[in-house]
Amino acid sequence: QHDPHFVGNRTVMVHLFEWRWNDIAEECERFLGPYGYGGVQVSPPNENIILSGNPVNRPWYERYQPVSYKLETRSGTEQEFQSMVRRCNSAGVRIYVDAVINHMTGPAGRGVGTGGSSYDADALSFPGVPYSSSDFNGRNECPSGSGDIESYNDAIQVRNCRLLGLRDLNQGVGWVRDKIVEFFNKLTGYGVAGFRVDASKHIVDASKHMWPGDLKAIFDRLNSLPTDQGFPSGARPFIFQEVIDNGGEAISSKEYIGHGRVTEFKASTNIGDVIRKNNGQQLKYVRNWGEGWGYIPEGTAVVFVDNHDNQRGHGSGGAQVLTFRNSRMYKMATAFFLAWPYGVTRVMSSYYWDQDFQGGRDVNDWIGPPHDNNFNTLPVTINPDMTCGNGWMCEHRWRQIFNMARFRNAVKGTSVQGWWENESNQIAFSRGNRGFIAINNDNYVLDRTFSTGLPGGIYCDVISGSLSGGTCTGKFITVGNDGNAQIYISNTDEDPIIAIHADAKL
Ligand SMILES: O=C(/C=C/c1ccc(O)c(O)c1)N[C@@H](Cc1ccc(O)cc1)C(=O)NCCCOc1c(-c2ccc(O)c(O)c2)oc2cc(O)cc(O)c2c1=O
Ligand SMILES: [Ca+2]
Repeated sequence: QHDPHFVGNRTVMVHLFEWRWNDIAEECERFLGPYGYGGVQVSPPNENIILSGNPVNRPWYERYQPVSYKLETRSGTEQEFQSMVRRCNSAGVRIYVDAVINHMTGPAGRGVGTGGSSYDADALSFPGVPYSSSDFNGRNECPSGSGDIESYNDAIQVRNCRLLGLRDLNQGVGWVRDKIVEFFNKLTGYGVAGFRVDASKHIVDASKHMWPGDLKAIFDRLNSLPTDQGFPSGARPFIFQEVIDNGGEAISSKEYIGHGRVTEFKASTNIGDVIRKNNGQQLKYVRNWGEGWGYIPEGTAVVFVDNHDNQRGHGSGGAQVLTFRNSRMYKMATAFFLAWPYGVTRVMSSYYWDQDFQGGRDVNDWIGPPHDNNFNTLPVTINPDMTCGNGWMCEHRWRQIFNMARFRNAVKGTSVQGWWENESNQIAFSRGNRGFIAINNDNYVLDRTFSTGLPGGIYCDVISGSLSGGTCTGKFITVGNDGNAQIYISNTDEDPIIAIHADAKL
């Protein structure tokens, strides 16, 4: 279902991509809880292949090639996973598991997974689950010649054929459903609040059939969440489904919004074009952001500026996607996403890798998480200035971003009011009487008196600083008793944004 079960007025989840369980538990207690984040999407916790090759060695996508549902990966052991969930729930931060249930591995052939289980993809043998040949789609289900997906215009192929050779589970088989339900119920039993269902486009859900789709059949069998970790009685697991739909394919994300939220990838590619001013895009056009742009209904979406895949510029997104590497534009896009009332918002938290563009493509896009000589994932270190070390980017710790997450919490439940635009790339709007934001993406100054909708008083601009120790560490914004404020944003500001809200008022 569509409710993330955030605690209190929290509204934002963070994707701690490839983080270790022990580091996530620490981060929940020392940062995410205290700073008001609502939840964490973790990397797939189930056993995956070990891809040691040359030059592709231990790529990040090995975690999207399951070997079994044992909770043993480079992020840690089952015990560490269990402890992380409990500690994060205690800190008011929910955990969402990245569930890879469309397929197992394929091109990897045979070997041993991160939990010690053997497998032989050619023989369709995964004794760690166990799965065997009757659990996979074959010639009877997949109409393509090769057995792989050959056309994205054929819905049957997209669901019943192998994605790039990855052995395709048949979720219509009772045993497969049983094992997936068992896997999900074990995780919610530990306190996991919900699931990101990977590659949902490739899993039958077309409720067009007489019977409910395979996904719905699986979700309906899941246990309710346990009441001993702060969930209300009868709470259903939160579901959000990855459906990469940029339009033009046989399958659309609308097919999946009935029983869970869906990732709206168009928002990620579009905001990149708007902030970069590609193809005549201008910031003023976001005035009807959301269904006005052809996106799925507001209450069914999960939105993000970038994700683990499209920040690498391939697969689900192109060169227009903004990432930590374009930090000034990235903060503008994130500030808008967190201020605008569309969807559940997810902040990406990445690790650094050296890009190497050859022939228009980054040949290093496979590089896995920061590691030691044995390819063990490095711990996350925290510097005195709150940034992260060891190659972790920690976008969620950037002041402009965590302060906008708190802005979103403060304005929860209010609507957009007082919209203003100039004729190109300057906009401003209120969120009820709880928040106000102005963004200047033009090449000249914004200097104007706005009716902010806020009660009179002195507010801290949460982009240039924070409310800390009873004062503003950045700009002070005075709102008169008439609700008016003089807003000045130079186009050369480090961050050409002013944002104020009720929880950052002196
Ligand atoms: O780049 C990748 C991995 C990308 C990837 C992984 C997880 C995701 O959730 C995701 O969205 C993308 N994988 C590399 C290398 C690779 C891996 C496995 C394989 O059998 C072949 C190659 C790659 O070049 N992949 C081709 C382009 C990305 O094609 C993939 C997609 C994908 C991309 C765009 C779409 O519109 C779409 O419907 C599916 O989803 C995956 C999901 C998986 O669970 C595992 C995968 O291997 C993939 C996956 O290869
Ligand atoms: Ca499939």
